[in-house]
Amino acid sequence: MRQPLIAGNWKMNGTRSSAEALIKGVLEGAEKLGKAEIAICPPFPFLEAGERLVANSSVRLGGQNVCTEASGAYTGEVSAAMLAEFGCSYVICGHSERREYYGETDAIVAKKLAIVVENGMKPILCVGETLDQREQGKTQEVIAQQIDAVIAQNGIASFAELEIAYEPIWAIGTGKTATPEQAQEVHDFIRQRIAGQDQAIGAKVRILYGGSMKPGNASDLLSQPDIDGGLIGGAALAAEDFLAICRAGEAAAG
Ligand SMILES: O=C(CO)COP(=O)(O)O
Repeated sequence: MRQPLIAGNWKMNGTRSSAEALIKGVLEGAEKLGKAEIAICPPFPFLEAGERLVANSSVRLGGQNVCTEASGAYTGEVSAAMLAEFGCSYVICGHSERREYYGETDAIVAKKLAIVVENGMKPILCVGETLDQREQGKTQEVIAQQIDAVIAQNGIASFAELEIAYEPIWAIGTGKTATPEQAQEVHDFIRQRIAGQDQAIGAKVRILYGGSMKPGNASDLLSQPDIDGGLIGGAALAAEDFLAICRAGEAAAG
């Protein structure tokens, strides 16, 4: 049985005070939950407040990105060691926005996954296809390439130490959600791809869904057999919405 993970990706939103209020709101509601794991990934400047506020709670903290290198002359970058020092348990790697706007290739993403694990945290590897690719029937081909690149560079064993998020690009921030059946089909494909190399790792790896997940559709998505949680964007910016999704995760955990 895979414990559901509901993670909020705040992206580049909020102010110091709104971030603190949001964290406090999540913490209040999270106290009543126990079966699902809950994580929040605020922008880097708010991690310090995050670490202070979530201390002694079950809510985990995550970074949205990380540098491929350990330290040195990399202006503007943030290292995995820094994220670990500020209490991060998770780091989102290879989000489609990073792949698209900042040129992150599969090779760069694989390096990020490795350095996150070296620093004692868990990466959340994001994969997903564009609308064009889906309409051309290339969804599985694209996902396979993104997964296989990590297997080739970091080995199949690396999948024992990470989480995956399937985020169809056409569903991110668009209000269009993959149907539970569409998402389940891709989640199953990802799991089979990994299980084909290592049965036990395939059975264990958590695969989250991301892309316009909201209180109104979370239950249907999270009750699919291979959907093990959510990576939530917009709906993670309102504590009540995020907590409603967390409760759906709890219910799916049985
Ligand atoms: O990109 C996402 C999470 O990483 C999903 O964003 P939305 O929930 O806003 O569609």
